[in-house]
Amino acid sequence: MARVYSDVNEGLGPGWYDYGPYITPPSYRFLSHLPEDVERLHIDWSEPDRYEIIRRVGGGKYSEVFEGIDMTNEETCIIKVLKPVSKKKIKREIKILRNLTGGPNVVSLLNVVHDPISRSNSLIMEYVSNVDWKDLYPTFTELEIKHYMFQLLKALDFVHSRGIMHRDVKPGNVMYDRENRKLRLIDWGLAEFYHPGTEYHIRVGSRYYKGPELLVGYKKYDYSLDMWSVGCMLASMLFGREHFFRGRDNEDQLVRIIKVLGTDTFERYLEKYSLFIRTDNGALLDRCVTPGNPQFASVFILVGAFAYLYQHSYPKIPWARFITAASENRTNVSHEAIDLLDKLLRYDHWERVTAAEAMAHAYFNNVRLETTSKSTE
Ligand SMILES: CN1CCn2c1nc1c(Br)c(Br)c(Br)c(Br)c12
Ligand code: NA
Repeated sequence: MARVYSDVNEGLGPGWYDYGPYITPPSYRFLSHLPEDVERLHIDWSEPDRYEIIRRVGGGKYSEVFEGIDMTNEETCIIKVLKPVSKKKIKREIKILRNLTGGPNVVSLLNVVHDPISRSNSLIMEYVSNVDWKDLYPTFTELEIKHYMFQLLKALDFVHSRGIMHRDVKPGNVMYDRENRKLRLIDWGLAEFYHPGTEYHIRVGSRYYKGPELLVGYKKYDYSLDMWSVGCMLASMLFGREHFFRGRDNEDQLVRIIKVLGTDTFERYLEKYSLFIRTDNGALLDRCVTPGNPQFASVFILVGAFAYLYQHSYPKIPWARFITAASENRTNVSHEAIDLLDKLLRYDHWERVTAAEAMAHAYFNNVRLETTSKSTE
């Protein structure tokens, strides 16, 4: 059960659902826990020729992304042309984006269009003059890291307060306009509503940013999954490493994590969530997995990784060990930065700081006030 916001999608309590300045009528809340309403969700597929494509800016498995112009107001926008995936997937991304649009640091959905000619659906999003993170991170100053992180946490606290887990937090899904210090969290195609006790898919997210819970096959995860990914991003910025945990595959990903966080706390984590028990001869047995159970594969991943590590148990590496000359001459890695990182990168998702707790951390002391005052402009 999540430590926070565990009831936002439950109960039919009347009354407005408020999050500070972002007041939302109860109807949005009903959207969140009546999944069958996705079909009933009415979408006005407004006119497609309103938008001109300027240039392709990217793309992925599910979409091609273009910079475009809204001909009615000459404004630049992003046109995310969705590949013919299940209509259901499109509708749920739209439902989630509608629920979140207007929230702090979440990309705004401006329109949804259906192009009868190409028979494709497109999401029209607000434009961000994004600087590719691979160019951004190596030149980030300590103050810029704080602004970037604070706005990312603001987006996540808002999203989590709305009962939604992003589940694919990574640098490529964070658009950042460096000049205007404007951050927007994007790509809600993998997002999911949190319900206590629900078991979710573990094949989500992007490998380098996957939380331990996904790698050991713990399915009752919650918002704290996103906080692990935030920790991976902070570590890569602080220590000047493109991806802090860079596994070759899911098993190696877990080994990389264990080599840093150590085997002692890993064993305690496994036992706490009764993922595995240690038999008297030291073997690792999964309480609930039998060969017939689909989870069997992930057991092998774990046992494999753990068996490999079992011979040589690893101590926890102190974070200061990763402060290399490279990162030192660029940004001094403060004690507060290390303390916050240590509170994010925990095996046990229950221990990780929430987005709100992270925002209150001393690391943000000199940006919290400034950012708060600015956001009211
Ligand atoms: C891969 N590229 C680069 C820039 N950029 C990309 N995908 C984007 C999406 Br989706 C959105 Br929504 C926004 Br806003 C921007 Br900007 C995007
Ligand atoms: Na998006």
